[in-house]
Amino acid sequence: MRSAKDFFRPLAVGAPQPLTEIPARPSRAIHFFDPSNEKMAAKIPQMVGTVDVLLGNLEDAVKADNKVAAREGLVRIAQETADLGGQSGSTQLWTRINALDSPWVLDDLTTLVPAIGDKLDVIMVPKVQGAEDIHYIDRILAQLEAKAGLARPILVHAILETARGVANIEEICGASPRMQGLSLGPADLAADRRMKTTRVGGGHPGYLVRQDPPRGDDGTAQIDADRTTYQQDLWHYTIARMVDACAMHGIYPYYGPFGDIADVVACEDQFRNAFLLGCVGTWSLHPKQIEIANRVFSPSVEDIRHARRVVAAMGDGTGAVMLDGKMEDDASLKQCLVMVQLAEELAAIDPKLKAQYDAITLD
Ligand SMILES: CC(C)(COP(=O)(O)OP(=O)(O)OC[C@H]1O[C@@H](n2cnc3c(N)ncnc32)[C@H](O)[C@@H]1OP(=O)(O)O)[C@@H](O)C(=O)NCCC(=O)NCCSC(=O)C[C@](C)(O)C(=O)O
Ligand SMILES: [Mg+2]
Repeated sequence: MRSAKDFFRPLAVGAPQPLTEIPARPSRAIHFFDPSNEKMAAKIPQMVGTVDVLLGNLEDAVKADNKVAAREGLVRIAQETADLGGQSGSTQLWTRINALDSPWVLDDLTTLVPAIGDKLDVIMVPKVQGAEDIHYIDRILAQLEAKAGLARPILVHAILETARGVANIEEICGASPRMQGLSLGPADLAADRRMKTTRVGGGHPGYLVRQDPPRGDDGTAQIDADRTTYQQDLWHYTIARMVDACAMHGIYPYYGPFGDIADVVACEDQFRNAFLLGCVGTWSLHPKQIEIANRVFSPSVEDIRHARRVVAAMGDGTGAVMLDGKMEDDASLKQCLVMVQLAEELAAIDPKLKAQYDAITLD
């Protein structure tokens, strides 16, 4: 186990000072693109400013033959695209490096950090199994940052894609002051757990609960009668664990991929479940998922109006009041402040949303 004091000093001589708090930068959609795909790469400059995070993916979904081209493509895009990445970029730049047991990951790190380390905000690490994986990345990033003379530490985001990763979730979140957040990797996780869904995220019609059977006059259960079924969320347990582990460590949970690109309705539902449970954002695999994520992960005007009314009604923040027939008190005020604070963070980067929130009246 590392001493808490280690968190206050860099892991390599000359590396930037670790952060004591992870900035709450809006990241409603983390939009994935393959930098080796010329058609996709060509779209990236015009997407800056329309999405909170652009992520150059180097891992799964990039063909083995294209790994070098993807890495080099990401360097080129980062160097040539204005306003992308770093503290002043209007859109953050993230990458997903190859897995720690792959032949590509070391070259990913040793190429990206010297070339574009000042623009890379977050490195997403796939298939994280335990704190030891984060310690490895932490040390090597410090060495590379020191060599490159970077002023700001690159943050680290872990994808939960194995049963062992889920079992070690708390130690992963607390393994380094660089830890920025967690995402769900439902496809690899399903395979590793030997779950029987072949979908990339989303529900499954077989995972359901059924209404009790009606009773006949003699009290017998009529099991063949029509009964409503309710499809359940396969990912509820894992996402709830992620939310707790992240909140405990002051970092941020994200949903992950929704592979049924055509089913924008179910995608919106899955995103909203994650938003309601405490996630701050999700992945977008296709341009049409960005708008869904931005909408779902921004509190509605109605929610912000209600939250502001509670704040106003609660005065000094203590005691209990009635508002619209409902009790509000110190705790419900805190719930409302979560919404108000999120609205302020989003309004600071999204002028359209700011105009909607500014137009809210309280009576
Ligand atoms: C799904 C695919 C194949 C459909 O690609 P398509 O070309 O068939 O789609 P389209 O609707 O025909 O595309 C329309 C236009 O949009 C472009 N386009 C399309 N997608 C994008 C994009 N993302 N960013 C920017 N542009 C994009 C595309 O190039 C095309 O351009 P055009 O009009 O000039 O012809 C494609 O969207 C894609 O490859 N998306 C990214 C997939 C990806 O990154 N997967 C990995 C993350 S999920 C994962 O790894 C799992 C996990 C966590 O590890 C675990 O659960 O275990
Ligand atoms: Mg995966």
